[in-house]
Amino acid sequence: MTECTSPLAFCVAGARPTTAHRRPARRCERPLLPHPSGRALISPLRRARLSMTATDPSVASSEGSRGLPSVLVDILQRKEREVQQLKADMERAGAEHPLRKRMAQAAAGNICSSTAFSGAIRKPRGTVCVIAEIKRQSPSAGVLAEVPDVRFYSQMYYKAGAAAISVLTDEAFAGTLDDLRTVVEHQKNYRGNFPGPCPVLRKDFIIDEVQIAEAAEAGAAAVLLIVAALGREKLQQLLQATERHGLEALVEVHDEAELEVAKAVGAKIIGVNARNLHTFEVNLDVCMSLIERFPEGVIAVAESGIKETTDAWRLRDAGFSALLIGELLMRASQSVKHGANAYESSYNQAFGIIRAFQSKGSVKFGPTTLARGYGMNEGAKESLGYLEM
Ligand SMILES: O=P(O)(O)OC[C@@H](O)[C@@H](O)c1c[nH]c2ccccc12
Repeated sequence: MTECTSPLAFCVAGARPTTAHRRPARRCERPLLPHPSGRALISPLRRARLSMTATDPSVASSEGSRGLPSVLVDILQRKEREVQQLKADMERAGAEHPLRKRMAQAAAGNICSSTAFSGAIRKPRGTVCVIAEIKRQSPSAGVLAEVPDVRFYSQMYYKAGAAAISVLTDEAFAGTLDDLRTVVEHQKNYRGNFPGPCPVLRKDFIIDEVQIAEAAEAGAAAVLLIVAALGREKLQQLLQATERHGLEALVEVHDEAELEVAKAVGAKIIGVNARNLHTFEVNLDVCMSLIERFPEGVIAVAESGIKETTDAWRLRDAGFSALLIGELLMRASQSVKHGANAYESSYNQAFGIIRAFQSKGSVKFGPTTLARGYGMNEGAKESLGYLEM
């Protein structure tokens, strides 16, 4: 594959899905929430389906499994338009535009770097932490939760002991940059506590430095960089830009080839996304096999589809330092609306899940239900304490 400078060029050059990559039709499309900006949302799935009906051989992938699924291609095309719009706005506003100032500061090397994100999620072997995600909906799962106020999640995640918070800011997930700002502001309430405020990850499809400047301006500590969406050259540029802006990057991979790219550009935090971009199916074995190829010192994050406490503990035992969890926590918080009793309130369920995942239970001995209620990150005594004969 030849390297392209633009992520869009990357898609167009060789990343359109072939029929082999098309997601099976069995997945039903659920309604999407209106975007908080008030703009009408076309479901990415619907758009993807429309584009799938066109059989243009010129856009067929020649790269086998490296071809991007059309949902991602659509999102990246929209991102390109958003970035152009943002740049035009910055141009019009003149030198006083906060992003222009920030870009200039970064270019001059005047921004101090923060290690708040890696500091929070780097754990010794045998310990795992949770990066809890705020995600209203997703192209694969439809609506996950109604979230009138993201501060509810911000508070719950902090109190449950999440190490960091990930906030989706893309419209396909009904997220906004304002959500991220609100969470960052809310976390400031915990200044002076131990642990302090959760660092916040901007979860979006970053294709340009200006989005990194935006993330920094909004108070994020880290951004997501997706190898599949960028290609090596662009990834390297954006990784360097991330450092200039004082942030850290979670570099996302799906397979061995992408992991090699992440390693080659010197990523310090690498996330293995267990969700197959083409089928949306989740396979945690991908995490288990790729962790063996992680270099020493790189922080390993397992992403997507983690639902069972025993899976969390297995990933921990395999060497993952952090688990990125969205859907499970978002859904757990909605149970109260569906007639759950007081003991199963939304607050307690997500709270219990985070505690259980981070607790030191053992896959062999620890009853996971007790870990949900009583897991205290206390070490081996928990599993011995709950040992049932
Ligand atoms: O909701 P889940 O299955 O727990 O997954 C969370 C996270 O991994 C997922 O939201 C994600 C991983 N990489 C992404 C890239 C873009 C948008 C979303 C994602």
